[in-house]
Amino acid sequence: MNIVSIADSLAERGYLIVPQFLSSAEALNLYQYAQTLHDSQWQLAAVGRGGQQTINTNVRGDRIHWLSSQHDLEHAYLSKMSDLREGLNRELFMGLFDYEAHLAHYQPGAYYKKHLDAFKGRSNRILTTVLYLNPEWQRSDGGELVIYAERGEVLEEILPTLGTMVIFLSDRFVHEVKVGRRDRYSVSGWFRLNASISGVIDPPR
Ligand SMILES: O=C(O)CCC(=O)C(=O)O
Ligand SMILES: [Fe+2]
Repeated sequence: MNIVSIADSLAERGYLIVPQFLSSAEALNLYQYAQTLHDSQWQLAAVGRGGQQTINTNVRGDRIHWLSSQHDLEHAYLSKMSDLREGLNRELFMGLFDYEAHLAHYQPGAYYKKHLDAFKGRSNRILTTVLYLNPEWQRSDGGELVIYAERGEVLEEILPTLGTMVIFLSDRFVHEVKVGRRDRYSVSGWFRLNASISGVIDPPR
């Protein structure tokens, strides 16, 4: 999918789903890489902001691994998303300043309850991206991403299938990850504004 149609969908609806954002080969590489990470390279995901960050496995039970440019494969993904950032700035004048992302691993039984990724005017996270890495995911495996509309009605139920990307406005769509029956891998990321310009600061990780 090209940058113009991505930008168009975002401007029109505030979210979109791109089924083959990465080729199967590219997505499989990330999937296999995720499995090579040692326990010590994963951390329990936190909820809340800034000084209020806590671990609450009743809210979310995934483990995460922040991407950095030190590692080639992580760098390749970050760099692809940086191209997307520049494209969105060009098409939509979004003024997106940077991008942060982590791998996430939901073990069977794990979930992430309904939440927003950003609160209006109180966060520099603007756009959420989630890339899925799971070959042959079936509906019976659970683990859907459910996106809700303003009045609480279900807008989308997305299977976390290899290569699929979801992009949405971080402060607009309540969403949740349903309980899954298989190990579920993904890369969550956020395009952000420059905190010193927007006057709001998201948690240092
Ligand atoms: O993995 C997903 O489908 C969504 C994850 C999510 O909501 C998040 O990381 O904030
Ligand atoms: Fe989220």
